Amino acid sequence: MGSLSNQGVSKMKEIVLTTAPQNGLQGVLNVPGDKSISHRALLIGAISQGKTIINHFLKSQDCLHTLQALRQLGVEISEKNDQMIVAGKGIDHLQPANQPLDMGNSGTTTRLLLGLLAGRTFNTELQGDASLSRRPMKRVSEPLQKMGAAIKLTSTGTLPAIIQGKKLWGKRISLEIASAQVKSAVIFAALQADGPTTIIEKLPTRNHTELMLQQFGAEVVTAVDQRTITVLPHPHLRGQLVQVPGDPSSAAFFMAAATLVPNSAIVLKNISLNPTRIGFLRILQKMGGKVSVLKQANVPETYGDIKVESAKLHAIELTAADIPAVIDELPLVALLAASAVGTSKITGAAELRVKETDRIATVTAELHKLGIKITELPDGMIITGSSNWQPRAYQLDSHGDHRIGMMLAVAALCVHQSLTLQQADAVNISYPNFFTDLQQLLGQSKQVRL
Ligand SMILES: O=C(O)C1=C[C@@H](OP(=O)(O)O)[C@@H](O)[C@H](O)C1
Ligand SMILES: C=C(OP(=O)(O)O)C(=O)O
Repeated sequence: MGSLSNQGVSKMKEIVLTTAPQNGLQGVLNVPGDKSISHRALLIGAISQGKTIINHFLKSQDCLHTLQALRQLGVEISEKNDQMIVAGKGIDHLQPANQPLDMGNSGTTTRLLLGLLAGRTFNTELQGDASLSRRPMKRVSEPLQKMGAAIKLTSTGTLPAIIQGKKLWGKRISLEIASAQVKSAVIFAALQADGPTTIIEKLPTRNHTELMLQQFGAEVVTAVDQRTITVLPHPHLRGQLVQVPGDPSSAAFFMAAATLVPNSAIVLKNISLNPTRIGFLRILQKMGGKVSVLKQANVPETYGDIKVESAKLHAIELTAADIPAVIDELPLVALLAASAVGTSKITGAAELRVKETDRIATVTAELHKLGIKITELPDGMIITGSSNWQPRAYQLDSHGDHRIGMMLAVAALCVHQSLTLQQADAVNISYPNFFTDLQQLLGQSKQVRL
């Protein structure tokens, strides 16, 4: 994708994983920018008037698909001194794309654009890769249709999608699934409606769209129940400076690694501590992890430094209400449970079946290879911990899913046999420098960035 492409693990199909390191993880790391906030900074910048400057933007494949799609819609985006600059002209200046927009592997790009483009005066086609083309999109098209949108999907409710721009109506929309992507799609449509929209979520989910729209000048109000959101249409959005905090879902890999590898002590700098995103931190603490927040700031998203040291863990039970704040870290929770004392149970997490892979199936299959006692449930997993895994296969596979690949690289640190990872390049979706950063903390590189 032109000069903005990032090297990462380019075209690397198989890598040898670091196993049983002699010493623990040590050092200080700046984790890359938050993926959810990076997508939203581009999208909201694009529909605002004036310059939006984005610091610490995540240059991963998913966010670069959002960037490329916006350029195809006529938005000028440039990069200068490590900042992304969006030259916003307002939502009415988006132009029809002259070919289908490529969503790549990114569910967030797809679902947020469905809401944003549903109220335009032109038509747009969205296409995705094989994994994204299996993921459900009716969850977005149905609430949008209640607002007057016209979105055509395949007979199975998947991409490609054709969005016919329509006039939208403000409505009261109750969402069936706890999903920040669906909520955000409805919010983007609501900005273009003929009156106020009220959204009622099943459970509170990440609220970056609401916080960022408020920063840009919109009236988006969340009630005290944290799951009723009112959006007033046609705000005057003005370009802003967006400081993207470190991604807590990326930080979680190192939090897990430092916990599991003896003699570790690390500090992760400027990580998002938004209450809708710290499920993993809280769960790790509940399991007996040594995690503390060193320093905290709050503008407009909360962020801070996190210190993690090695610890012995005990089992945990998670149910539906626990899931949204830890949805992307659940493969790592399964890994923590695999070395904890006792049997852990995760339920209410059927959403894992419709991510980049069926993460209940892929986590179970891959951890099973490492000799871990893990059973699939329709909506979760049961995992019995052990301090002495007996691997039965040595070739692990990300299945093309970034979070599975990175979780397995952390799992390998607890194993004494040599292991390889197939489709390691999947990490480029959300964390192109993952293996370099892991090696830095393992002390096998001199380039620790402070
Ligand atoms: O809104 C977002 O940025 C995201 C929401 C979550 O998806 P769902 O809304 O499907 O739960 C999460 O899994 C995804 O990685 C990013
Ligand atoms: C589910 C994820 O992302 P998306 O839905 O944007 O593809 C993820 O990053 O784990």
